[in-house]
Amino acid sequence: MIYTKDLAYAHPNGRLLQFPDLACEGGKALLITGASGTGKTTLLHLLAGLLRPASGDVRVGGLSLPQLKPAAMDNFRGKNIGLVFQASHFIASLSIKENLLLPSTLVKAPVSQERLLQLAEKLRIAGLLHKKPAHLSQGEQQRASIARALLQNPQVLLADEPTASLDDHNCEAVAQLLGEQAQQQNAALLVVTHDNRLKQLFRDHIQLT
Ligand SMILES: Nc1ncnc2c1ncn2[C@@H]1O[C@H](COP(=O)(O)OP(=O)(O)OP(=O)(O)O)[C@@H](O)[C@H]1O
Repeated sequence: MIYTKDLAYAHPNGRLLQFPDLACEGGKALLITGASGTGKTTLLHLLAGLLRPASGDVRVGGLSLPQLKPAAMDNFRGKNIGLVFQASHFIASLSIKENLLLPSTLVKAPVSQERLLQLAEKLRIAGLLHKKPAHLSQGEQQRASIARALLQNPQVLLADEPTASLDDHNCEAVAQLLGEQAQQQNAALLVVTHDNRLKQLFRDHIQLT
């Protein structure tokens, strides 16, 4: 479960952004849309504890993220929050498997080979694990980045424009996969986007203005 209360953020030299309260339970999905500049990315970074709010609260599983010290926040994020972006940000010289395992190594929470293979099978990337990221299509890279985000079995899955660079077929497939996987793992899924195609695919929706 993730929820926010009276959340506001002041960009350095920028205006104060105030956000509507939101809540999403494990296994459920929430779509967050809004025109360019309304603060979608800022909100997602606040939800991930990558930015600290000027005021208000973000709670994940009852824990208040703004109260955590930076190192504790990094550790909590690594174990409890999965992130998916428009670009997959893989390290080019590492294989997909090595890229997937890297975050787990960093937070010293190793995952089993079995878990990795199981997830890779589900996301149809099992045959691609030994390849370098550049040898994967965009849709395959996006499925691999979803696998990376889910590997730690996070409480919350946050996706920032996960479908913006995908064609209609891959857009629907990726949205469906995100929803299915979050539901199966009982993670709260929050998707931030200006991709109107997603409005038809997610029932719960809030719009930033
Ligand atoms: N580093 C920064 N310093 C100052 N202002 C910023 C900074 N980053 C973003 N902003 C401002 O904060 C507001 C929200 O930006 P944000 O990137 O969160 O919007 P967005 O809805 O994700 O936009 P887009 O859809 O174009 O990516 C904008 O008005 C932007 O100009």
